Amino acid sequence: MIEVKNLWHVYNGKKAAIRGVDLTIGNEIVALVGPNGSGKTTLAKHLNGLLKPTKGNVVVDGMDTREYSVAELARVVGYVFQNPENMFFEENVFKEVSFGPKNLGLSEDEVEARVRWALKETNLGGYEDRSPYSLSGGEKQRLAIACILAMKPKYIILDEPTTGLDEKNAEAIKSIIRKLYSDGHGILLITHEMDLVLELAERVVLLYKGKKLFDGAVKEFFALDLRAYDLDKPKLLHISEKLGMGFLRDINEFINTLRMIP
Ligand SMILES: Nc1ncnc2c1ncn2[C@@H]1O[C@H](COP(=O)(O)OP(=O)(O)OP(=O)(O)O)[C@@H](O)[C@H]1O
Repeated sequence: MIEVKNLWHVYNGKKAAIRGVDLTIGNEIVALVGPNGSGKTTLAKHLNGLLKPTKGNVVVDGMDTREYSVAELARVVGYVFQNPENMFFEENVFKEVSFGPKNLGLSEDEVEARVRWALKETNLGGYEDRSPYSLSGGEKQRLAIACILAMKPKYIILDEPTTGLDEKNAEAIKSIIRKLYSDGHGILLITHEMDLVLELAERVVLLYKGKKLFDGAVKEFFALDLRAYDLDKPKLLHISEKLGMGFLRDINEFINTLRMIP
């Protein structure tokens, strides 16, 4: 369990970016949403110790982040950053994914086994010798997830994982996220894409000006007046509500419900 208790983060003694947030994350998919500058990244960086609280506490499976290094916390909380190409620096995919587990001090055999497994989970088997920079946008995103998976963290933070991807690549990322969740990982999904929230999340946390304004079920979240927070409902919900079909989570549910209408 990740527990955030009355967290405050003040940048440079001036800018209070997080203001008294309480939050828990277990083995579930939680979407973290809010307008630009609401504090999503600042909050997420606290979960693996990249930032330390100005006030309050963040406790990850019993470890207070103030008392552990980023390297120690990275074994438990993996962070897949937005724009993954910024994090690549090795000459090929195999070496890129090896970097994390090697740093954990694992044997060569164990490192290799983890790399093969992580590449398989992200459908990148066969890409071992490719340069990370030669990959497509979707492949780069999958490689970034593989790098984190090879560390076998219990919790995974994904920052805008489908932004800029076409539908096919976005679907591939969604399947990986679903699989990670069913394998028992806790997932925090930072996103502006409300379709992704509707399809994947169980719970939604809404940040606004550094405060948590909502924390609850997806259905209740989409019942809020989201325009007040620069957010909008997914088109699917607008249409299904207009047609009196109620709350539907994806296009297949929509089609199945349409088929049932006489
Ligand atoms: N290093 C920093 N120094 C000073 N202020 C910062 C720093 N990083 C972020 N901020 C400020 O803190 C606030 C929250 O920023 P943050 O990046 O956490 O928001 P966000 O919700 O992730 O935004 P976006 O959706 O645009 O990525 C913003 O006002 C931002 O300008």
